[in-house]
Amino acid sequence: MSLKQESLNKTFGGELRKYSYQSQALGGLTTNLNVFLPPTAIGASAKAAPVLYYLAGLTCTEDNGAQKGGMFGAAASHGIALVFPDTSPRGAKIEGEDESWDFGTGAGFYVNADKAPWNKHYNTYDYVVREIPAKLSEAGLPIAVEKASIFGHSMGGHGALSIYLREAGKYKSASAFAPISHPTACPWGEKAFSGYFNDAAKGKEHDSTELISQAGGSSKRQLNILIDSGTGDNFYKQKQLLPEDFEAAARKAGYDAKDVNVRLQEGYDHSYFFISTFAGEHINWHAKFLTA
Ligand SMILES: N[C@@H](CCC(=O)N[C@@H](CSC=O)C(=O)NCC(=O)O)C(=O)O
Repeated sequence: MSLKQESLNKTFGGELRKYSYQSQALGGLTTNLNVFLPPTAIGASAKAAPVLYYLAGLTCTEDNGAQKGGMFGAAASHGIALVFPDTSPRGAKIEGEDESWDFGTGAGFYVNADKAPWNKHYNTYDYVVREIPAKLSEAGLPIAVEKASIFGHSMGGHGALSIYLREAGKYKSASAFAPISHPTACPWGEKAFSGYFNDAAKGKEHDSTELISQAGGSSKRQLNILIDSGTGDNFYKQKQLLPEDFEAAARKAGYDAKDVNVRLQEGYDHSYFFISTFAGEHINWHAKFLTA
């Protein structure tokens, strides 16, 4: 099924378009995504734009980042397209799907579930990594899908980092706001991985702290990672995020702050007030890799 345009808003000289389509990865359910096209990708002399994917957190849809992230000015100025996927399938009608806000609807965790009944619809890894880029290309949008980077918030920060570390060569850079950095060692990740996987140990394959440990050594690859987390974030205080674990693993694997920059921002919380404060800086940083 091809993309169907649902709405269009002009913003920062570019266009924010909402699309829907029937997703194979999500078991045939209809999904929505937002796409921001910068001014350079619009009109008669349109040029294909590099793309930055934004993965949102628990309880979010494709709209949270688009409406509250404060991202369009920086993206427009660099000629970068932004893509905002949803965070889970909608309406899979699985028992228990809507019982809690940190599992099921709005909480796909950017993995492919292998445990029934979740495995039919909860394949948000394939949805983000393979299906959406293919749909953008098929639809002929002015987006250079081969020039891609990825960022995200909280659960979406986990998604951005783990996808970047797993998919060598597919993304030029990854950044995150308050990411769940060590999911196999925090309650959110433990719940998600034991719910979506037959063997919760499979969660290690999607755990950024585990993945970066393996990225070093003789097969060490160049990494471009930027992380911001707020010290006033209650989820940070509750040890759901654990950015220090990720930083320690990165240093042990031989990556310094030039390759993997983990910053604590004094007093900031988990909200979009925090994200929108640093979003411009993150997009400027991604632009170095996307427009080189
Ligand atoms: N409902 C929850 C709070 C949920 C929450 O804070 N979600 C965050 C992401 S948390 C990690 O992935 C979020 O982005 N919310 C949407 C927003 O627009 O702020 C509770 O009651 O505590």
